[in-house]
Amino acid sequence: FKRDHHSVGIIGAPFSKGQPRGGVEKGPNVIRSAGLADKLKAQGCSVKDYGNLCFEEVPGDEPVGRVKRPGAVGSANQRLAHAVYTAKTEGHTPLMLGGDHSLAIGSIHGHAAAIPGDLSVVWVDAHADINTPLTTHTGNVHGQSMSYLIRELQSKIPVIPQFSWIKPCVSAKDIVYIGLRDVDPEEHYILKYLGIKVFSMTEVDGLGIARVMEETCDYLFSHVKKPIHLSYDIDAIDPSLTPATGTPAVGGLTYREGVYITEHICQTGLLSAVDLVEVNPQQGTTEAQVQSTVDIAVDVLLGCFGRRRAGNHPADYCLPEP
Ligand SMILES: CC(C)[C@H](N)C(=O)N[C@H]1CN[C@H](C(=O)O)[C@@H]1CCC[B-](O)(O)O
Ligand SMILES: [Mn+2]
Ligand SMILES: [Mn+2]
Ligand SMILES: [Mn+2]
Repeated sequence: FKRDHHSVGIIGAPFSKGQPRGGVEKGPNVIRSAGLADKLKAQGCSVKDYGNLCFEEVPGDEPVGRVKRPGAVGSANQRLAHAVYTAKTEGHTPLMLGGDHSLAIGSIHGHAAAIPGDLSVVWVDAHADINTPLTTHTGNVHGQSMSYLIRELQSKIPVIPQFSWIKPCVSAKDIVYIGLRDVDPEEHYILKYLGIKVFSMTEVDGLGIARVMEETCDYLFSHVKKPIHLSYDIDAIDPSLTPATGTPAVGGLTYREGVYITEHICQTGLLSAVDLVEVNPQQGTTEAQVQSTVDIAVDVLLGCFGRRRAGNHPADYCLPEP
């Protein structure tokens, strides 16, 4: 492909069992209905929409320890992992539309399986989603996703039979968090214990987003340039802009910061897979709130795949001659 050509493989993951609020399973369709595919094509991307995955009902599905819905979460993520693997090996950049953030388990797992070597993870979120099954207060897996994936944390993860297929595939040194502002004490300890790079909202305020992105790239690429897995939780953006989400936290990213992140990651040329999760149309109190949330989610994604606020034009464009 031409250097800046992007072939996007959209995968809908209508899944909500990683958390208790209904409606987040509607995320894929509301994002599609805002014109995602057409807008990607209009900016020069190829798009293959793989449709929505069908997730099986899991009857019974009692908690294992504190961990809720292990059967549903385990099987959904196993299926998603295969879908992401397939899209990647077919030459597309997988774009997973959630659904709740437990889906990052399958998305990152399938991505890692499809590429040689290790990947780096940029996790844009108000939350760290790194509780272990023994530190989680809620039992909701969307607050635990990273704990199952990080190699250095596995001695602290108890056996969950439905998660036995998950092979830890990310190294702590290859992770950067951006946007944190609502981190559980246990999660904060884990981040320090593992020495994981964090740009919380304090750093975003102090450094500015440009410097945050510069330091993120310097940090991730200081040794080997690894493909980037961008896992973007819409609740990273300020809830005044994106209120239709399950766990809003005040003091979030502006629209400009949210889009600057994806513009910057795009220009590295290393973006290898994207998640956009936690859009929940039932959490908006008005239609306008839902629309604002969905429209910003779309703009964030367009930034991943080449959209520039300075403007774009087709590579082969010529001015009309008189
Ligand atoms: C639940 C509310 C009251 C709390 N302030 C809140 O948000 N808490 C976060 C932080 N830890 C919680 C958990 O482990 O369940 C929640 C996970 C959010 C998951 B995410 O995918 O949306 O990032
Ligand atoms: Mn390309
Ligand atoms: Mn999250
Ligand atoms: Mn979050």
